[in-house]
Parts: sequence; structure tokens; C-alpha cells
Amino acid sequence: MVHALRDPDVLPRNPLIEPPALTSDNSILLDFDGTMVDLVDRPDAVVMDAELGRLIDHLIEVFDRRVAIVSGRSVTQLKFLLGRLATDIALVGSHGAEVHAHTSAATPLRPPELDGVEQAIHFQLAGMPGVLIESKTLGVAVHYRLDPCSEPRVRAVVKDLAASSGLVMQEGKMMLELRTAGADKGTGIAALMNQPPFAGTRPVFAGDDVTDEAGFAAVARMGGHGVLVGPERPTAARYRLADVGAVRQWLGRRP
Ligand SMILES: O=P(O)(O)OC[C@H]1O[C@H](O[C@H]2O[C@H](CO)[C@@H](O)[C@H](O)[C@H]2O)[C@H](O)[C@@H](O)[C@@H]1O
Repeated sequence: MVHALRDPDVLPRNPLIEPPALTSDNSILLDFDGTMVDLVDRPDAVVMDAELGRLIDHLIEVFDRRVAIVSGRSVTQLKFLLGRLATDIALVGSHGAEVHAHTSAATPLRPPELDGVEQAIHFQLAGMPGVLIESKTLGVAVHYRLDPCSEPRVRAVVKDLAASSGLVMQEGKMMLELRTAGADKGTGIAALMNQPPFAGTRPVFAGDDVTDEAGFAAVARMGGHGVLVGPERPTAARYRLADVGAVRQWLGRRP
């Protein structure tokens, strides 16, 4: 008989149940797109609504600034989206490569090959109006949500460029990205959790995408837990919420 060995962090636990209420020793780590705001057709069409602004203000106050956005977006993009709120929360951007805590900020250098890769993507995917190319601090993302049929072509181009450049191909929702290697949301969260005022608290991380799995595993190792947002799937998260509305409701409850 063959026994399959699997890391317990990634075993699916079915059915995933709703997360318990937050407690005063938690740090609150939140993915952005698909978790705090609904997904929309274009990355640049996302806006912060007033309800989300009030919710983040509430979390900052209740958890004494132990609140972070942990996103595939760059810190520059997050600052633009969050406006004044960005000064009072920590930002882990670029899939964990950038860690901007309250008293320190680390952004690695942009890989020199990225400019050439971005040019090649524009050239090879020219004439595909449903394909959007998003230029980021440490990566370039190619979105096909407006034209899902273009996925095979996008995948082939991005895969080839990953092989020739040494950049990492990051899967996303209706998106493929070429990004700098060496970090993920797990390493980003681990670096953040060493910083004041996060150190010594129990992290709770909510996210919806495959890039969030490394974050779920990381918070579990630190005595916290992950909350998957969306339909069930094999995951390192311990709990699940159905959608952005359910996340906002859960976060809005007082600990
Ligand atoms: O880690 P996240 O905060 O979830 O960021 C992941 C990516 O989010 C954005 O793309 C996604 O949202 C877009 C807007 O709703 C949507 O059009 C796209 O299909 C999604 O993949 C963002 O544009 C990426 O840079 C992030 O990596």
C-alpha cells in the first residue's frame, strides 16, 4: 500500500467553516483584490469605497495599528488606492517582495531584465484589445479577463519569457505575471510579523487567490490562521468566507 506524504499545511479541510470572531491579540492581514474589494474587469477600475474606508479606520483603532494589506499590487499602487489610510497601516506589496511596516520600508531593486521583458510582451501581444498589460514596480502583469479566449496565447508568451529571463511566472485570477523571484506572501508576512507593533501577536490573514496560500501557511506556523475567501478548494486556510461582503461583515464585528 502506498502512503502519500503531504505537508499538513496544505491538506484540504472540508468543509471549511466561518472564522471565529477576532480577538484583541490578533493582527489583521488582508489581501486586497477579491477580498476587500470585488474583482472588476480592469485593474485600474478598482476604487476604495466609503464603507471600506470606515472599516479600515475601525480596524486601525481597535487593533492599535496592527493592520496590513498584503497584496500582489505594488506598494505604490496600494498607496494610490488607499489614499490617507496608507499612512496608518502596513503594506506588504508585490506578492510579498515589498514590506513597508510602520517604522521601516523595504523594496528590492527592480530586476534589470524587466524593462526588456515588458517591451517584448507589448510587442508579442500587440493587436489583442482584450489583453491589458499592467506595469508594476517589480513585475509586469498580463490580464485577459476582458477576453478569456486569449489565455492560451498569453500563457505561451509569458511562459517563454519566464524561461528566458529567470523571472517567476505568477498565476493570478484571469492574469499571468512575470515578477521578481525570491519572495512570496509567506515571506512578506513573516518579515512584517517581526516588526512592531505586529511582533508577538497572532496573525489572521484573509485572501482569495493562489498567491495567498503561502500567506495562509505562514500565519498557521505563527499560531494564527488563514481565511479563504470564495468557493472551497484545497487550501492551507482553516476557515472560509463566501465573498467580499462576508469579509467586511466579519471584520466589522467588535472583538
Ligand atoms: O493580492 P491581491 O491584492 O489580490 O492582488 C492580486 C492582483 O490583483 C489585481 O488583479 C486582479 O484584480 C483586477 C481588478 O479587480 C482584475 O481585473 C484582475 O483580473 C485580477 O487578477 C492587480 O491588477 C494585480 O496587479 C494583482 O497582482
